[in-house]
Amino acid sequence: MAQGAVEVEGLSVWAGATLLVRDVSWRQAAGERVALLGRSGSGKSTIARAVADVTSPTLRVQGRVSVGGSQPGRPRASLVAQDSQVALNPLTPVRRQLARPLRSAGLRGAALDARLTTLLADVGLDATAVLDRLPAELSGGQRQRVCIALAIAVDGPLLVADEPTSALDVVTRRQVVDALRATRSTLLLITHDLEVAQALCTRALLVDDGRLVADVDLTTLLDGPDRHLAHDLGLVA
Ligand SMILES: Nc1ncnc2c1ncn2[C@@H]1O[C@H](COP(=O)(O)OP(=O)(O)OP(=O)(O)O)[C@@H](O)[C@H]1O
Repeated sequence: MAQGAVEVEGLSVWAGATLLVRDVSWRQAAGERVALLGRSGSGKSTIARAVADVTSPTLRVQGRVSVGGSQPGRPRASLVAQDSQVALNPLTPVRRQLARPLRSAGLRGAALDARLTTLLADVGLDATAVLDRLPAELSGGQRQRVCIALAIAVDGPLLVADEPTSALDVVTRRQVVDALRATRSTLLLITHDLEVAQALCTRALLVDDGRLVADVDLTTLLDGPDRHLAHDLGLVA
Protein backbone atom coordinates (compact mmCIF):
# COMPACT_ATOMS: atom_id res chain seq x y z
CA MET A 1 0.00 0.00 0.00
CA ALA A 2 1.38 3.41 -0.94
CA GLN A 3 2.44 5.75 1.87
CA GLY A 4 -0.69 7.68 2.92
CA ALA A 5 -3.18 5.58 0.94
CA VAL A 6 -6.30 4.87 3.01
CA GLU A 7 -8.66 1.89 2.96
CA VAL A 8 -11.70 1.86 5.22
CA GLU A 9 -13.81 -1.28 5.07
CA GLY A 10 -17.04 -2.02 6.89
CA LEU A 11 -16.45 0.53 9.65
CA SER A 12 -19.21 0.52 12.27
CA VAL A 13 -19.26 2.24 15.66
CA TRP A 14 -21.58 1.32 18.50
CA ALA A 15 -22.50 3.15 21.72
CA GLY A 16 -24.00 0.30 23.74
CA ALA A 17 -26.86 -0.99 21.59
CA THR A 18 -27.00 2.17 19.45
CA LEU A 19 -25.33 2.08 16.06
CA LEU A 20 -23.69 5.48 15.43
CA VAL A 21 -21.76 4.58 12.25
CA ARG A 22 -23.12 1.94 9.89
CA ASP A 23 -20.86 -0.14 7.71
CA VAL A 24 -18.87 2.68 6.12
CA SER A 25 -16.27 1.96 3.41
CA TRP A 26 -14.10 4.08 1.11
CA ARG A 27 -10.61 4.35 -0.32
CA GLN A 28 -8.33 7.35 -0.68
CA ALA A 29 -5.26 7.53 -2.88
CA ALA A 30 -1.99 8.70 -1.31
CA GLY A 31 -2.09 12.50 -1.03
CA GLU A 32 -5.78 12.71 -1.91
CA ARG A 33 -7.83 15.24 0.10
CA VAL A 34 -11.41 14.20 0.77
CA ALA A 35 -14.18 16.13 2.56
CA LEU A 36 -16.63 14.36 4.85
CA LEU A 37 -19.86 16.35 4.77
CA GLY A 38 -23.23 15.98 6.44
CA ARG A 39 -25.59 17.66 8.84
CA SER A 40 -24.82 18.12 12.51
CA GLY A 41 -25.04 14.84 14.43
CA SER A 42 -24.80 12.67 11.29
CA GLY A 43 -21.68 10.88 12.57
CA LYS A 44 -18.78 12.70 10.89
CA SER A 45 -16.66 13.20 14.02
CA THR A 46 -17.30 9.63 15.12
CA ILE A 47 -16.06 8.36 11.74
CA ALA A 48 -13.04 10.68 11.88
CA ARG A 49 -12.09 9.55 15.38
CA ALA A 50 -12.46 5.89 14.43
CA VAL A 51 -10.21 6.41 11.39
CA ALA A 52 -7.64 8.17 13.60
CA ASP A 53 -8.02 5.41 16.21
CA VAL A 54 -8.86 7.80 19.05
CA THR A 55 -12.44 6.73 19.71
CA SER A 56 -13.69 7.09 23.26
CA PRO A 57 -13.33 3.81 25.20
CA THR A 58 -17.10 3.64 25.74
CA LEU A 59 -17.62 3.07 22.00
CA ARG A 60 -17.14 -0.23 20.16
CA VAL A 61 -15.52 -0.06 16.73
CA GLN A 62 -15.80 -2.79 14.08
CA GLY A 63 -14.25 -2.98 10.62
CA ARG A 64 -10.84 -2.35 9.12
CA VAL A 65 -8.88 0.88 8.63
CA SER A 66 -5.54 0.66 6.84
CA VAL A 67 -3.17 3.56 6.23
CA GLY A 68 -0.15 2.91 4.04
CA GLY A 69 3.14 3.74 5.71
CA SER A 70 1.83 3.75 9.29
CA GLN A 71 4.32 2.33 11.75
CA PRO A 72 3.42 -0.27 14.37
CA GLY A 73 3.09 1.42 17.77
CA ARG A 74 2.73 4.89 16.24
CA PRO A 75 -0.53 6.72 15.50
CA ARG A 76 -1.81 5.97 12.01
CA ALA A 77 -3.18 9.50 11.69
CA SER A 78 -2.73 12.95 13.20
CA LEU A 79 -6.04 14.36 14.33
CA VAL A 80 -6.83 18.05 14.44
CA ALA A 81 -9.83 17.85 16.73
CA GLN A 82 -12.76 20.24 17.03
CA ASP A 83 -11.82 20.93 20.63
CA SER A 84 -8.28 22.24 20.56
CA GLN A 85 -8.19 22.49 24.34
CA VAL A 86 -8.30 18.69 24.61
CA ALA A 87 -5.60 18.07 21.98
CA LEU A 88 -2.90 20.01 23.81
CA ASN A 89 -1.32 19.21 27.15
CA PRO A 90 -2.44 22.09 29.42
CA LEU A 91 0.70 21.93 31.58
CA THR A 92 3.31 22.00 28.82
CA PRO A 93 4.46 25.14 26.97
CA VAL A 94 3.81 25.18 23.22
CA ARG A 95 7.53 24.95 22.41
CA ARG A 96 7.94 21.59 24.10
CA GLN A 97 4.76 20.15 22.57
CA LEU A 98 5.73 21.17 19.04
CA ALA A 99 9.39 20.19 19.44
CA ARG A 100 8.65 16.60 20.48
CA PRO A 101 7.68 15.25 17.01
CA LEU A 102 10.41 17.33 15.38
CA ARG A 103 13.05 15.83 17.71
CA SER A 104 11.72 12.36 16.90
CA ALA A 105 12.30 13.22 13.26
CA GLY A 106 15.95 14.03 14.13
CA LEU A 107 15.89 17.85 14.24
CA ARG A 108 18.08 19.59 16.86
CA GLY A 109 19.41 23.06 17.73
CA ALA A 110 19.14 25.80 15.12
CA ALA A 111 17.41 23.52 12.59
CA LEU A 112 14.75 22.69 15.17
CA ASP A 113 14.22 26.38 16.05
CA ALA A 114 13.96 27.30 12.37
CA ARG A 115 11.37 24.57 11.76
CA LEU A 116 9.33 25.73 14.78
CA THR A 117 9.27 29.26 13.36
CA THR A 118 8.21 28.21 9.86
CA LEU A 119 5.60 25.76 11.17
CA LEU A 120 3.96 28.53 13.18
CA ALA A 121 4.33 31.10 10.38
CA ASP A 122 2.52 28.68 8.06
CA VAL A 123 -0.54 28.84 10.30
CA GLY A 124 -0.25 32.62 10.72
CA LEU A 125 1.36 32.68 14.17
CA ASP A 126 4.39 34.62 15.37
CA ALA A 127 6.67 32.11 17.11
CA THR A 128 7.92 34.63 19.69
CA ALA A 129 4.33 35.32 20.76
CA VAL A 130 3.28 31.72 21.38
CA LEU A 131 6.24 29.36 21.89
CA ASP A 132 6.79 30.02 25.56
CA ARG A 133 3.14 30.12 26.56
CA LEU A 134 0.85 27.47 27.98
CA PRO A 135 -2.22 26.55 25.89
CA ALA A 136 -4.53 28.34 28.36
CA GLU A 137 -2.59 31.59 27.74
CA LEU A 138 -3.59 31.58 24.05
CA SER A 139 -6.84 32.62 22.38
CA GLY A 140 -9.10 29.86 21.00
CA GLY A 141 -8.03 30.65 17.44
CA GLN A 142 -4.33 30.65 18.37
CA ARG A 143 -4.74 27.32 20.14
CA GLN A 144 -6.49 25.84 17.12
CA ARG A 145 -3.60 26.91 14.91
CA VAL A 146 -1.05 25.43 17.33
CA CYS A 147 -2.97 22.13 17.03
CA ILE A 148 -2.76 22.29 13.25
CA ALA A 149 0.96 23.09 13.45
CA LEU A 150 1.36 20.10 15.78
CA ALA A 151 -0.47 17.78 13.39
CA ILE A 152 1.71 19.04 10.53
CA ALA A 153 4.87 18.60 12.68
CA VAL A 154 3.99 14.96 13.28
CA ASP A 155 4.15 14.52 9.51
CA GLY A 156 2.23 11.24 9.57
CA PRO A 157 0.86 9.52 6.50
CA LEU A 158 -2.70 10.77 7.14
CA LEU A 159 -4.11 13.99 8.54
CA VAL A 160 -7.67 13.95 9.89
CA ALA A 161 -8.96 17.49 10.43
CA ASP A 162 -12.28 17.93 12.23
CA GLU A 163 -13.60 21.47 11.69
CA PRO A 164 -10.05 22.89 11.66
CA THR A 165 -11.12 26.41 10.68
CA SER A 166 -14.32 26.89 12.66
CA ALA A 167 -12.80 29.23 15.29
CA LEU A 168 -10.85 31.38 12.82
CA ASP A 169 -11.34 34.72 11.07
CA VAL A 170 -11.36 34.86 7.27
CA VAL A 171 -7.68 35.79 6.83
CA THR A 172 -6.43 33.14 9.25
CA ARG A 173 -8.76 30.59 7.69
CA ARG A 174 -7.07 31.17 4.36
CA GLN A 175 -3.62 30.71 5.97
CA VAL A 176 -4.72 27.45 7.55
CA VAL A 177 -6.14 26.19 4.25
CA ASP A 178 -2.83 27.03 2.56
CA ALA A 179 -0.90 25.27 5.33
CA LEU A 180 -3.03 22.14 5.02
CA ARG A 181 -2.61 22.15 1.26
CA ALA A 182 1.15 22.61 1.59
CA THR A 183 1.54 19.46 3.70
CA ARG A 184 0.72 17.26 0.68
CA SER A 185 -0.56 14.73 3.25
CA THR A 186 -3.57 12.59 2.57
CA LEU A 187 -6.37 14.52 4.23
CA LEU A 188 -9.78 13.63 5.62
CA LEU A 189 -11.48 16.97 6.22
CA ILE A 190 -14.66 17.56 8.17
CA THR A 191 -16.20 20.95 7.73
CA HIS A 192 -19.50 22.80 7.51
CA ASP A 193 -17.69 25.50 5.52
CA LEU A 194 -18.17 24.58 1.88
CA GLU A 195 -15.69 27.24 0.75
CA VAL A 196 -12.99 25.55 2.82
CA ALA A 197 -14.06 22.15 1.46
CA GLN A 198 -13.81 23.43 -2.10
CA ALA A 199 -10.48 25.14 -1.47
CA LEU A 200 -8.93 21.85 -0.37
CA CYS A 201 -10.87 18.97 -1.89
CA THR A 202 -12.44 17.90 -5.15
CA ARG A 203 -14.13 14.82 -3.72
CA ALA A 204 -16.74 14.61 -0.94
CA LEU A 205 -18.20 11.72 1.01
CA LEU A 206 -21.71 12.50 2.21
CA VAL A 207 -22.84 11.18 5.58
CA ASP A 208 -26.43 10.88 6.76
CA ASP A 209 -27.54 9.12 9.92
CA GLY A 210 -24.23 7.30 10.31
CA ARG A 211 -24.21 6.02 6.71
CA LEU A 212 -22.15 7.00 3.71
CA VAL A 213 -24.85 7.97 1.22
CA ALA A 214 -22.78 9.30 -1.68
CA ASP A 215 -19.24 9.71 -2.97
CA VAL A 216 -19.34 12.78 -5.22
CA ASP A 217 -17.36 15.43 -7.01
CA LEU A 218 -17.65 18.65 -4.98
CA THR A 219 -18.26 20.78 -8.06
CA THR A 220 -21.23 18.71 -9.23
CA LEU A 221 -22.50 18.65 -5.63
CA LEU A 222 -22.54 22.42 -5.27
CA ASP A 223 -23.22 23.59 -8.84
CA GLY A 224 -24.25 20.57 -10.87
CA PRO A 225 -26.53 17.56 -11.06
CA ASP A 226 -25.91 16.42 -7.47
CA ARG A 227 -27.13 19.69 -5.99
CA HIS A 228 -30.36 18.05 -4.76
CA LEU A 229 -28.18 15.91 -2.44
CA ALA A 230 -26.61 19.03 -0.94
CA HIS A 231 -30.15 20.36 -0.35
CA ASP A 232 -31.42 17.11 1.14
CA LEU A 233 -28.52 16.94 3.60
CA GLY A 234 -28.83 20.60 4.61
CA LEU A 235 -25.41 21.53 3.22
CA VAL A 236 -26.86 24.45 1.24
CA ALA A 237 -29.97 26.56 1.89
N1 LIG B 1 -19.25 8.76 23.05
C1 LIG B 1 -20.51 8.75 22.58
N2 LIG B 1 -21.46 8.03 23.20
C2 LIG B 1 -22.74 8.02 22.72
N3 LIG B 1 -23.14 8.70 21.62
C3 LIG B 1 -22.23 9.43 20.98
C4 LIG B 1 -20.87 9.49 21.41
N4 LIG B 1 -20.20 10.30 20.55
C5 LIG B 1 -21.11 10.73 19.64
N5 LIG B 1 -22.32 10.20 19.90
C6 LIG B 1 -23.57 10.42 19.09
O1 LIG B 1 -23.28 10.03 17.78
C7 LIG B 1 -23.98 10.88 16.85
C8 LIG B 1 -22.99 11.44 15.86
O2 LIG B 1 -22.16 12.39 16.52
P1 LIG B 1 -20.93 13.08 15.77
O3 LIG B 1 -20.24 13.96 16.75
O4 LIG B 1 -20.13 12.03 15.11
O5 LIG B 1 -21.70 13.97 14.68
P2 LIG B 1 -21.13 15.06 13.67
O6 LIG B 1 -21.71 14.75 12.34
O7 LIG B 1 -19.66 15.16 13.79
O8 LIG B 1 -21.82 16.38 14.25
P3 LIG B 1 -21.32 17.94 14.25
O9 LIG B 1 -21.34 18.38 12.82
O10 LIG B 1 -22.39 18.60 15.07
O11 LIG B 1 -19.96 17.98 14.90
C9 LIG B 1 -24.71 11.92 17.68
O12 LIG B 1 -26.04 11.53 17.81
C10 LIG B 1 -23.97 11.88 19.01
O13 LIG B 1 -24.83 12.24 20.05
